[in-house]
Amino acid sequence: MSNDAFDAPLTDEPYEIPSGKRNLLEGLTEPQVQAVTTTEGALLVLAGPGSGKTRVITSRIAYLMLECGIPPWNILAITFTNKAAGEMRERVSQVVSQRQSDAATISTFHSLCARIIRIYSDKIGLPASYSIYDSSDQQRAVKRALEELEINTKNFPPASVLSAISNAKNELQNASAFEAMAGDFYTKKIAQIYKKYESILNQSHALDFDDLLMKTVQLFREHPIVLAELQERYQYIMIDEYQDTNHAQFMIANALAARHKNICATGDPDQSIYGWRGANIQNILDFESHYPDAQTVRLEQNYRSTKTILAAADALIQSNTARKHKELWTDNEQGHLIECLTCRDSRHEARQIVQEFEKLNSDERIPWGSMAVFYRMNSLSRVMEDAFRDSGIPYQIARGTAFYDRKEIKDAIAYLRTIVNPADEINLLRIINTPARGISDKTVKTAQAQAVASNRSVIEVLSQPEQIPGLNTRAINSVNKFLDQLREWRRLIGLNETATLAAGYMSLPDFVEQVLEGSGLATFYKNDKSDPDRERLANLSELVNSAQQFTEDFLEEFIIDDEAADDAPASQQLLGFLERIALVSDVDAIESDQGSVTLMTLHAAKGLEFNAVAMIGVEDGLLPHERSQNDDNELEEERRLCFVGITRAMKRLILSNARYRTVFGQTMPTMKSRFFKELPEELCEQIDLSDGGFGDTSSDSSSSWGQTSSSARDSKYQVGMLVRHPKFGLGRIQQVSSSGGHTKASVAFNQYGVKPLILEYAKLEIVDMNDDLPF
Ligand SMILES: Nc1ncnc2c1ncn2[C@@H]1O[C@H](COP(=O)(O)OP(=O)(O)OP(=O)(O)O)[C@@H](O)[C@H]1O
Ligand SMILES: [Mg+2]
Repeated sequence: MSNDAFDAPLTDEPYEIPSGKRNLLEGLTEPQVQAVTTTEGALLVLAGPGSGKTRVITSRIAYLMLECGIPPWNILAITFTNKAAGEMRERVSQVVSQRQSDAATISTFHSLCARIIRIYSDKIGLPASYSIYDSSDQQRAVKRALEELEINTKNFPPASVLSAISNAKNELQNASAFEAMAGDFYTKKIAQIYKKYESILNQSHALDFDDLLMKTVQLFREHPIVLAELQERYQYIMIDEYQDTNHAQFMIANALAARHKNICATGDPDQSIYGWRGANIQNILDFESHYPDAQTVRLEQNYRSTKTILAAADALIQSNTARKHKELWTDNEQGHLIECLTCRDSRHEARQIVQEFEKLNSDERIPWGSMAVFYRMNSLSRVMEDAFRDSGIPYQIARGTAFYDRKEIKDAIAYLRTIVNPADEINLLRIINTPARGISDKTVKTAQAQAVASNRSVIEVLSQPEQIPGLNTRAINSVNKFLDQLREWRRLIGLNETATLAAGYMSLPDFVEQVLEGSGLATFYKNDKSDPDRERLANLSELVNSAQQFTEDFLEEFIIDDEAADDAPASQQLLGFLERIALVSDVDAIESDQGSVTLMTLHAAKGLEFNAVAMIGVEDGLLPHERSQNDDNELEEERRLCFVGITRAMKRLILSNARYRTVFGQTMPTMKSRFFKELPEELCEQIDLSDGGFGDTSSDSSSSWGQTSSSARDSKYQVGMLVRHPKFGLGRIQQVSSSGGHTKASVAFNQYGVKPLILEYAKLEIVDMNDDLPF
C-alpha cells in the first residue's frame, strides 16, 4: 500500500449518491432521529443500556452516505470489539451497497492504529512488517528484560511489571518519560525494566497493544502532515462505548477530529467497566467541556428489557454515589420476576442453570442462541461447560484467543512472524530449534550475547555464523540451513519484492501449509500418534482453514475489485492475516447465528443482548471481586459490571450463587454478593435449593454483609477475601472488627469450620486470584 492510501478514494470513480434511498429514519424515536441527523459538529449521545446508541451509530453511517452524500471513505466508526465492527458493517451493508459499506472504516481503535502504523511505519522508524506482541509475547519479552538486568521475578513478577508499563503507556509515557518521574525505589526499578523492555521490542521491530495507540499519537505529533492527511480522510468520526476510552484513545480521536470537528461519541458512564485497564470515565464526562459547541442528545427509552429487569438494574446502580442520574423507561412488558437462585455448590448451580435453560427452551421457545451465561472470571466456566456438555445442549464459549494460545498454533504463527519480520527475536527464538534442527541452546545464547554486545539483532548475528565464537561446522551448517529456509519462504510469499498474486505468487493458505511442512511442525505431530498430538495436527490444519477464510474476507474488505486483488503484493495478505490474529479478542469467536448458548465473562458481554441471561457466582469475593473491597471506586466499577450483566437480558434473568465453591481444589464456604441486597425484593423471586447446604451459612453470610467496623476498614484483610492459614489451610474472611487495639476476624475454613483469629498474630496469607483475569 502506498503512503497516500489514506487520502485517495479506494476506487477511481467519482462518488455518486446512490439511488433508491430508503427512509432511513423509519422506526426511530424523535431523539434518535436527532442523534442520527445531527451530522455536523460535536455530538454526545448520553444514554443508558438498550436505548439504541449502537443502532444510532449504524443509522448515522447509512444516513451520512445516503442522505448527506458523504463518500464512505470519509467515514470512521470506532467500536469496542472486532465483532461489533463486523456486525455494524453487516447492518450498514443491508441499507447501502456492500461496496460502500466496505469502503467506510469501521474498526476498533487498535485495528485502526495497526493499519495507520503499517502505512506510515517509516515515519516512526519501523518496517511495515513490524510484529504485534500479544500478552504471552510480552511476558517473554519482560522475562528476558528481567534476566538481562538480573532482577528477581519474585520481587518483580512479570504480570505486575507489565501492568505498570501498560498504565504508563496508556498515559502516553514512554520509558524515558516514565524514568524522569520515577521517585521511589520500586518505580525506579520498574523504569529500568521498562527501558530494557522497550529496547527489546525496538530491536525486534515489535509493538505491544498499548504501543499501537501510543505510537499513533507520536506519529500525529511528529508528523503534522500525516495527521492532516488523516483528518482529511476521516471527516466524520463516530465512537461507540466512549465511556471506556483511555487517555491515548481520547488523544487519537481528538487529533483526528480537530479539523472538521464532526465527532459523535455515544456512551453510558454507568457502563464503564475497564477502569482497571486504564479506561478513563472522565473522557465522556468532560466531552462537553472539550467541545464547547457540542450538542447532547439523551435517549431515555429502553427497547431491550422488561420493566422488571430495567427496574432492578436501575435500583442497583443507584447505590453508586459517583454518578449522575439518568432517566430510563420502557414500553416493554412487566415480565417475569428475577430468579435469585441459591445452590449448594458450583456443580449444583451449573445443573440448575441448565435445567432452567431447558425449561425456557421448551416452554417459552427461547432459542439456545439467545441465551447466555455470564461469570466474573474464566475459571467459573469449566463446571458450566461440563453441565452443558452432559445435557447435550449446544454451547459456545467466548474465548477467541484460546485457539491462538495453543502451543502448536503459537509455534506456527511464530514461524510466520519470523518470516515476515526476522528481527523479531521473541518469535525467532521460539522456533529456531522447534522442531529440533541442531541449533543448540548454547549456540542461541552465544548469538544473543553477541547481539547485545554489538547492538545488533540476533538474526544479524546469526547470518554470519562463522563469526560466532565456539560454533563447530555442524552448528554452522544447521544455522545456514535454517537461514536458507527463511529466505526461501520470504521469496515464496513475495517479501522484499513487490510480487503480486497475478505474477504467480503463492496464495496465503498454500503458503501457510508450505510453512507447516517445511518447518517440520506437521511431520513432528504426524509422527506421534497420541491423542493430544492428533488434536494438534487437526489444529494446525484449522490454521490453514482460517488463512483461507481470511483470504476471502481480505478480498472483500481490503480490496474492492478482483483486479486490484491480483495486483496487490502477495505478502500483504500475510501481513493482514498476522495482524488479525494479533488483535483477536475473546468475544470475536462468538457466532451469533450458531444456535448455541453463549458462555462469557461479564466484561466480554458489553454491548450484547440475549433473551435469557444467567449470571453465576454472584458472591462476595467474586462479584464484587475481592480486589475491589478496599476501594470505593473499584467497588463502584464492580457494581457497574453487575449492571452491565443485568442489562444484557431482554426477558429472563437468573442470578445465582452457590453456598460452597471449589477454589484451588478446595471447597470453601461463600457469601452471597452484597449486590443482592440492593435489588428491590418485590422484583425478585428467592429460590433456595441449597437445603441449608453443608452447614447453613446463609444467615451468617447475610448478616455479615458490610460487617467490617470502620476502624477495621483500613486493615488489608477484608470481608470476602480468600486467605491461607499455616495450620487451617484455605478459608474465607466472614467478619472483621477491631477491639482492644487488635483487629479480629472470623474466618470460615474448609476443614476446621469458623475460627475467630487475631489478625496481628494469625499469619494469614492473602490468596491472590489475580492470575485469573477475565480474559
Ligand atoms: N427505535 C427503535 N425501535 C425498535 N427497536 C429499537 C429502537 N432503537 C433500538 N432498538 C433495539 O433495541 C436494542 C438495543 O439497542 P442498542 O444495542 O443499539 O442499544 P445500546 O444503547 O447500544 O445498548 P448498550 O448500552 O447495551 O450498548 C436493539 O435490539 C435495537 O435493535
Ligand atoms: Mg451499544
